[in-house]
Formats: sequence, structure tokens, C-alpha cells
Amino acid sequence: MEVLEKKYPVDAKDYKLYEEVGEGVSATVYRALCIPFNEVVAIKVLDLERCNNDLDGIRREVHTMSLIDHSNVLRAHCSFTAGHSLWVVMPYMAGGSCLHIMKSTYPEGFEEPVIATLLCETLKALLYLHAHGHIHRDVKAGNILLDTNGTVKLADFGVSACMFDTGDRQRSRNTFVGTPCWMAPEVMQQLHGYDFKADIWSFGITALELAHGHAPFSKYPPMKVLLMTLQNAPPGLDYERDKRFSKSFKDMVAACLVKDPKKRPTSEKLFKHPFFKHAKSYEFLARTILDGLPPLGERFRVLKVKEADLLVQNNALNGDKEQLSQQEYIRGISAWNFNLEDLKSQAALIQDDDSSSTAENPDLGLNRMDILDDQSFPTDKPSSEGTNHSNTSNSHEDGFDDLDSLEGSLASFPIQPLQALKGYFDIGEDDMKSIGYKNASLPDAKVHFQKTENEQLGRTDGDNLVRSSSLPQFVSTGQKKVLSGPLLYENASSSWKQIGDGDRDNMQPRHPSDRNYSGPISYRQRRDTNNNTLVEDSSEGSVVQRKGRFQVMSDATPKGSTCLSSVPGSTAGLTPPYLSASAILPTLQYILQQNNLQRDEITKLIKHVELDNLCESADAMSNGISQTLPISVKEGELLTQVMQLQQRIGSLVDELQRQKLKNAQLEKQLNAFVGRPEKTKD
Ligand SMILES: Nc1ncnc2c1ncn2[C@@H]1O[C@H](COP(=O)(O)OP(=O)(O)OP(=O)(O)O)[C@@H](O)[C@H]1O
Repeated sequence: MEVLEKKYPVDAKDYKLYEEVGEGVSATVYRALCIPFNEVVAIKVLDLERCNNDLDGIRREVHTMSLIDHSNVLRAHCSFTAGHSLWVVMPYMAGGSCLHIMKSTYPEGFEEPVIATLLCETLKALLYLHAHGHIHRDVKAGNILLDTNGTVKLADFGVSACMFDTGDRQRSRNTFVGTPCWMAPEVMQQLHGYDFKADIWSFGITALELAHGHAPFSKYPPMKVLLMTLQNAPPGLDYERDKRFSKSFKDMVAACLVKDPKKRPTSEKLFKHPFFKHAKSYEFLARTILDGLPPLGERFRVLKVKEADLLVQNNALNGDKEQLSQQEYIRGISAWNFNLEDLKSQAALIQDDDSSSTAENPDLGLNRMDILDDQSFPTDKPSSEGTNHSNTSNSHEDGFDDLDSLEGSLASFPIQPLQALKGYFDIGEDDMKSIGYKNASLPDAKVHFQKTENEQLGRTDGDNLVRSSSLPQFVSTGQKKVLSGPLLYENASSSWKQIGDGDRDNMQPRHPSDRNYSGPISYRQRRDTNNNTLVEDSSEGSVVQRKGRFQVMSDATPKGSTCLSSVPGSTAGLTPPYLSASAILPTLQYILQQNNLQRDEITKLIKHVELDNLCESADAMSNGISQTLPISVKEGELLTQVMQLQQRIGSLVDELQRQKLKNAQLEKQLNAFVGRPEKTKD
């Protein structure tokens, strides 16, 4: 209560900045002293020039943040501007973030009781926020802060939301910012908006992050993370190393990581999950993970040095800028700014509807959590075995291990994905041909999947089989599952096999060597032909630009048009008779979307050209060369008016002349009539 009464000064001179204790995308966090109160605080200094939002928006959000009143939500004391920065004064959380603690002491993640306690406190924060109509939008270990006594607070509410997420930002600015690894599929897709269920997804990802020391897919570049999140089965605690975790933990994570937000529990319901019965007191956290830690500033400094070394090492090893970015990404500093229009369009086509796939074939597409859907949570029993789709192959745990796998996933895009991503990855037409994509999909294109052991056993673990394919399933009965349709990966003749028992995400072609990656391809990931391992290409896609850390803006280039060529416009003509209307519909929607995009781009271009011409003409005119100005919206209108006026003046002058002549003739006639001599013209 006393804190509420306190009015923190809103002038930089009343604070003394000490050492740096944290760093975000657009902010640096310092330990500081509030001089009048002689109180240690944390000050987040946001570089407003690196933020895209207006100051008022940020202020409003910080104000909202200061109104938040819950013991598990970090609230701001106050905020003010200082030069080009915004200072947000907050309580100092001396334990630092869970991410920092893991990095410095628990690189493999925490033990389950610690995770349960951390998550339980975080969930209380979400409960409060959701109940008050707020979506946090950036739940991750880096935003779960601890005080020295073990108090847990969810940070970055409001500021991050407003920094990157004011109002209708996506629609108004057509850009998108978030942290892809933690981002819910519906947030990526941006088709029907998203709600507080997005936080539940991020919460599930955070649970994995706390369990493993890093978030799933964290080693991959953003586009891949997006594709994997959209295409793959949700990540889970399914691997060999996860055997140490209880069934209730696995269930809880699986409950959060259901792609369909409607099927995810609310925070309220999640809170009732048996897993949280394992939560302990904050003193437990202080004892187990905070005790003996060096001061936060010191830890942060050491981490920075380590990371800098790592970056230098990597640089020396491969001189790969992308790799450096990856390192930064792995550090957990992650925010992305990219135009999602293209991905959105693709995502729109993904039939990630569990029900659709199950309707087509009950064996397929059943998500583990569909079973749990809207049911009460299972009883809390320790588990020695993994979940249904337990994966014994650690090598695939975080996604794809090689390009084949990635393409296996891409192949399930209803459009030819490499064409669609051409702009992102700089893939030439030839490259696409060389790897087996053709402009138009073939009616007889079929991808055959071998029956897995699971299927034969009649198990309904969809993740193990075709969860990686989000396409509508055209399944024929018999030994083989057949996906067919005009929009599939064209390399129809190559049969596909499933690798590993639990390799649920990776459908690999049997003859990877059939594909040719040579040539001018500039794909950001390429296959090392010698050892078949994936190496990062040092080239950076021209479209994907880095601005600050991992900000990929594509607004400047009409990227939306990059996939236009790949729009299977000819699909209709090629549609085989067995293709259902529901399969064509997404394509048509896609074409429609692309047309809209194209129209926007063209309008933009026309405006640019007009403006350029206008400037040129204005220059020319100022140089004394009179030219007809081209029409440019307002200027054009004015010009037209001037020209019309000039024309009118001209015709008035003509009219005057005519009247004068007429007058003279009349005068002549009159004079002749009265017999007066004609007036001589002077
Ligand atoms: N009140 C605080 N007390 C102590 N450390 C803090 C505090 N607030 C933030 N930090 C540290 O600073 C780091 C960066 O802060 P923050 O996440 O708010 O910045 P950001 O720019 O929003 O970053 P991002 O967008 O990556 O989340 C945190 O991960 C945490 O380690």
C-alpha cells in the first residue's frame, strides 16, 4: 500500500544509473538509485528512435502498466522521457530473469519442482491480466523475473505490448513484431486475430524453455521458426531426455501447445491442472536457484563477455553474419519485425484444422491434446514412459535437422513453398526447377506415405504421421496413405519414408540425392554435400534485412508480389476431377489475397512514380524549362484548374476580340447609315 502512495520523481536527474543488468531489443535495463528515496530501482531505458510507435502510445501503455496491481506482475513506478529515450522506473528484481539464471547456472534447464513453482507464479500473473482484459503477448523466460527472496514477477507487460503492439498495429502498419519461438500459430497467421489464448501457447513454450534451457526451434532463423510452428506438430516433452519429467508436466505442456486456440485451456482452467500442485513456495526458489548467485550486474557482465567471445569465435570459424545473428537469437534477445503478408497468405492455406484431417481419416491428424480437449485434466500420475509420440531421436527434437526435412515440411504447403518464399530466400526459377518444383501442379501428383508402425497398430497419434502435412487429406484405403491433389510437392514419383519412430515432423524423401541444390541458389540453408549436414549459408537474403537485432522489414520492397508467380492460377484448369471444392477454396482465397496485395503494391508504385515525375518536372521548370507538369493527385488537380483557367481566359480574350470586331462592323454600318464619315483608326 505504501508503494502506491509513493510518487516517484519523473526527472532523470533524480536517478543515478549504476551498472547494466539487462538488455532487450530496444532497451537497456540498469540498476539505479532513486536519489530522493534512496531506493534501488531498475530503469529500463528505451531508445525511442528504435521503436516504431508514437510516444503517446508508449506513455499510455506505461500508464496502464503502472495501474496493474498484482504481486506477480511487475508494475512500473513511473516513466518519463529523457532526450531520445523513455525511462521506465520499476522495482529492481535482483535475481534477474529466469533466462539469465539458466544461462549462467542451469544451461540444461531447471528441475521440475522449480519449473512448477516458476510457472505457477507466472500463471497467477496471467490469470490476473486475462481477468482484467489484458494479453501479455510476450511470455517467455526472459520476462519472468525473480527478486532475491524468490518472488516471481512477470515483466514487460505494457511496455512490450505498446512498444511493438499498439492497437491495430498489424493492420495499420502491416508489420509484425513478436518473438517467433514463443509466438502462437494464430498470432503468426493473423487471419482471425488472436486473444489471450496466445499467452497460453507462449506459456507452454516457456515451460519447454525452462525444462530445456532454451525454447524449441531457438536455433533456427525466423522464417524457419514460423514455418515449423505452422507446419509441424506442436513441440512437447517427448524426447529421451524428457523422461525425467512427470506425466502431469507433459500433459500440462501438451494442453497449452495445441494449435487451435479454442482447444487450449484458459488460464483459469490451466491453473487447476494437477501439475501446479507441485508448486512450492518462493523461499524454495530462493534456496534452490538463487542462493549463491553472484550479483545480477556481475552475472550479466560475465554473460556478455561469454557471448562476445562466442560471437568472435563463430565469426572466425565461418565469418557468417547470419550465424552471429543466430547467436544473438540464442541469447534470447529476440524481436522480429517483418512483413507477414506472404507467410500469412501461405498460412491461410494451411489446413491445420485437426478436425478436417481427422474427418478425412480418423487415423491421421489427431493431436494428442484433441483428446484432452475441453476435458478435465488427467489425474496426476508420475510417468516413466513418454507421451504417445515420444521421440527417441534427440537429433530432431527442435525441428529439422537438414534441408530435406525442411522441405518435407514445406512440401505440405498447398502452394509450391520455395517459389512462395523466393523473395525471402533468393531462389531463382532455375533453382526451383532443379529441386523438382514446377509452375503448375500436376493432377497426378501424389505423395505416398508408408504406413508407420503406429498406424498399423491403429494408434491415433497423429503427430507421428501426417501431422507435418497440413493439407487436406485425400486418403485412399489400402496399404498406403495417399495424399494427392494438384497443389502438392511435384516430386511425386519419389516415395517418402518416415524416419525414426517418433520423428513426427520430418517426412523425408527417400532419394534426397535426386535433388540438385547446385547452381545459383542462394538459400539460407544449404546442404553440405559431403556430410549431409545442414550448414548455414553465409549469404543473407536481400529481402530479409536486419535492423537492430533480427528485425526483418520488408515493407520497402513489394515482397508480396514475390509469390505471385507461384500462385497456382492455372490450378483451375488443372484441377483433377477428384479435387473437392474445399481444396480449391483456399487457393482461390490465396489468389484473392495476392491480388489485393498486388493492387496495393501497384498503387504504391504509381504514387511513387508520379511523385518522382512531379519532382523532376518541378526541377525542370525551376531551371526555366517549361514543361507540362504530370498529374499528381493534388498538384495535378491544381494544374488542371490552372490550365482550365488559362483556357477560359484564352476563350474570353477570343470572345472579346470577336465582340470588338462585331462592334467595329456595327459602327461602320451605323456610320454608313447616317452618312457620317468613317472614323479613322488611330
Ligand atoms: N526490473 C528489472 N529488474 C532486474 N532486471 C530486469 C528488470 N527488468 C528487466 N530486467 C532484465 O533486462 C532484460 C531485458 O529487459 P526487457 O525484456 O524488459 O527488455 P526488452 O527490450 O523488452 O526485451 P525483449 O523485447 O527481448 O523482451 C530482462 O530479460 C531482464 O533480465
